[in-house]
Amino acid sequence: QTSQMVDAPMKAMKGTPTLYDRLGGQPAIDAVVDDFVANVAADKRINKFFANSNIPKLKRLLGEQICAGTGGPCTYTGRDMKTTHARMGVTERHFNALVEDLVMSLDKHKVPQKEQQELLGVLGPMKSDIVTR
Ligand code: HEM
Repeated sequence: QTSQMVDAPMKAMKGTPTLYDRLGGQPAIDAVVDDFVANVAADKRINKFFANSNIPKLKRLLGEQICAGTGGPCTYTGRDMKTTHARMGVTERHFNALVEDLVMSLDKHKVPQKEQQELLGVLGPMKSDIVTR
């Protein structure tokens, strides 16, 4: 009785596409990340932060992080968000600028509103570890 009540929702979940799937898997995520990082590089509000960054490495880690955070088959191998962004002095304005750059690339790649909101729901909670002033 109880096990059936617990099993039924589990069965319903089986085959339900993850956010990772609905975003289009790794190729689609990598395309968004590519475009997103290009937007950031062109964004005078925040591009100075990335002047000395290894951009291919950053793209790889963002792709991993999004994959892992959306139910994809990846392990994030980068540093934690607090350590990574410590002493950068990122403000809420900087953070919002970066989110704007991400949304531009999600729109460009025709990611539906529902999936955009879900992705922002995954990344948004990282704000408190990234914004330090
Ligand atoms: C939700 C928002 C953000 C996410 C998910 C995010 C994620 C990441 C990740 C995964 C890395 C690579 C970590 C590593 O090197 O091990 C990284 C690096 C970096 N992030 Fe963010 N970040 C966010 C917001 C920001 C903002 C707002 C800024 C500044 C405006 C920023 C500036 C940087 C810089 C400069 C690096 C490169 C550090 C380096 O070259 O070593 N990030 N971020």
